[in-house]
Amino acid sequence: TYRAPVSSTSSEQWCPNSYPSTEMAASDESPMVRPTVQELTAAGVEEPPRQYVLPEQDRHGDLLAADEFPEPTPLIDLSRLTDADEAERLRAALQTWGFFLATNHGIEDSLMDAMMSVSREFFRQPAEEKQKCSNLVDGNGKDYQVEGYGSDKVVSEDQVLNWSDRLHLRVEPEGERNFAKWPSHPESFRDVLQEYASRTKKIRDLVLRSIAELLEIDEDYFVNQISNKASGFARFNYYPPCPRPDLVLGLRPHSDGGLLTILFNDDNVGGLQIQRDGRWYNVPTKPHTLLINLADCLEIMNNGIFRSPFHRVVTNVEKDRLSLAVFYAVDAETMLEPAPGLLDDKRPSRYRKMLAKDFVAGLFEHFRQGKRFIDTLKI
Ligand SMILES: O=C(O)CCC(=O)C(=O)O
Ligand SMILES: [Fe+2]
Repeated sequence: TYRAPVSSTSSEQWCPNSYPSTEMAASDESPMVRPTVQELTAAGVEEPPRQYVLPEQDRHGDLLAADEFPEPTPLIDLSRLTDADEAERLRAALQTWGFFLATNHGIEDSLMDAMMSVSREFFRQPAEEKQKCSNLVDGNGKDYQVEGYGSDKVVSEDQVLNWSDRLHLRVEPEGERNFAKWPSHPESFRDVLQEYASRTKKIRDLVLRSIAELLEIDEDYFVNQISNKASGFARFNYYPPCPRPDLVLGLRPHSDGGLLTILFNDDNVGGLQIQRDGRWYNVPTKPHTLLINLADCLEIMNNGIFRSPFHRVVTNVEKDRLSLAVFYAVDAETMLEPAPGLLDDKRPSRYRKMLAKDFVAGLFEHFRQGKRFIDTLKI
């Protein structure tokens, strides 16, 4: 049986790719801070350093290979979910893919444009500016925090790193926002993110209620699983162009750990791929839409009727790419188990139950070994 490692720093890492940066120290006396991917590309590297290169057996010939997304694109009008036909389209999207693209989600184009623009501006700043939000404690490369700017945490020699940097900020519970880690440049960053996050929270609740209705359980069942201690994180992913997209991944394959993820993608640059029946598909983008996907805890709570999609990000030679994922989770003390209303003699529970804090603790370790933790809970 799996025993979750005890680690205070990992207790809030709801996305297995969200481990912040520290280079493995050669010894305790000589910790080393690794350059960000953006710094590597700025220095003009022609070959990705060895730590980023996927082992040959994981490349399956052509890494980028993915199929075009089959019709119809799962596009859902969130303002029409009270109509039976739109709700049925949502059901089909969740059954087939575990995600959908949302239109009429209530965030004005101008707010989305502002969000993307301040995010781009943050990453465009000189390294010293960005380091003011660093996730390293005292900048020493040894201790790190859940929040802040940085790149992958390195925990072992054989770990394959992602071709991306990130800024990771808590947005929920609202009272626990740590503004010391929020960029002060550009100046409007803070207000724009606060406004944006208040909107994504409404979208979260709307979508969770719609899913409960589709499943014919109490409309508030999933929303009620979210206590006032539940966390939400905004994760800004920055993917610099890569000289060898055939050798690396922007984000390694994973499913998100929480309940629901609301993703705002750069619509000019593709890169996100989703797996279905063992094949990878390029996810289409559409200006001012949001991509909303189920995450592992919600898969457990709905007893696997709707699944949390396995996804990854590929890089490209020419363009940098930015995405903003807002991860919504439950609090650490929540028992993860299927909604009782979905279980009966004919429909037994498909997952072992587990406390959320034990689940989140196991996520990264399994991810690192190329496994999905949720698979180990299946009965
Ligand atoms: O950048 C993307 O399109 C996906 C990001 C993602 O999967 C994540 O942050 O967990
Ligand atoms: Fe993800």
